[in-house]
Amino acid sequence: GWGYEPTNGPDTWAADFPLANGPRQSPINIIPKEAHYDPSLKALKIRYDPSNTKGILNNGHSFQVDFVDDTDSSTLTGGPISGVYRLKQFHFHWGGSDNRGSEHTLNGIKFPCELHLVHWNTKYPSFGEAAEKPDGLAVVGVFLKIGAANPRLQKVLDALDAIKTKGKQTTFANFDPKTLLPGSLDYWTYEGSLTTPPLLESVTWIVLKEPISISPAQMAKFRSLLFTGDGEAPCYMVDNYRPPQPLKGRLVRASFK
Ligand SMILES: CC(C)NC[C@H](O)COc1ccc(S(N)(=O)=O)cc1
Ligand SMILES: [Zn+2]
Repeated sequence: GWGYEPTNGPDTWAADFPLANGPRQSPINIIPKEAHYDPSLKALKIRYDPSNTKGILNNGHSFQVDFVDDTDSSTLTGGPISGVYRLKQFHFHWGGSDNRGSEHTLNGIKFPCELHLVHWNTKYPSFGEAAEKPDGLAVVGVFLKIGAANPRLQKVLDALDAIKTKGKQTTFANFDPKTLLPGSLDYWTYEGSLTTPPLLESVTWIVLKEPISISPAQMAKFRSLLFTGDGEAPCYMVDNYRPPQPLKGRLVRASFK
């Protein structure tokens, strides 16, 4: 199946997932000077209930923290979206070294890591249904830059020993993803897609301008995970990012001047 190795990585995905060459693919390179400030963009309203935390899983491509999404208790509203979007999961993408790892880039600059908080539009009955609609999903992206250790990440990092290999999951409770957000909620927004197969063009991307920090030791913890399952030849989970895709005439709007 698809992955991030030379034989199954992003350059091979179009063979099985023709959307790979579609008109609204993600990620993109964000050039702040070419973004259009839109004063009509609302502030993001993010309300998460930590008791919705369901578990943490190594899915063989990244690790994700899943949330109970059968009520409107953890939601994203405002910003560029209309209606109510429910938090489904969050996950990360990172590099094998600090000079790469993020999916979105800023003026061509890669960050070592990028956090994605995945939400689905409650006008549809489920995440799966919403993922097939042009306004079905909203993903908040947060850049991570090397700096001081981030205490907000520690609980997630401490759970990674229990999900080293593909398919492993463990209990994970009472985590508030809001604690992972930076002080400012200024953002760029554009219409895009899932950055992994099936690459569905259903995502309103909301990329925060302010990064959060992660230390080299904390990055090393991410890099200790495995893409591979128990009993397989081990392959470290690193460089699980898709490179920027053609903008194809899309507008990138900024919520700030
Ligand atoms: C189509 C549905 C049912 N299955 C999709 C699968 O769960 C993968 O979901 C996702 C969700 C989010 C992203 S990203 N990196 O763009 O935030 C990628 C794949
Ligand atoms: Zn992602």
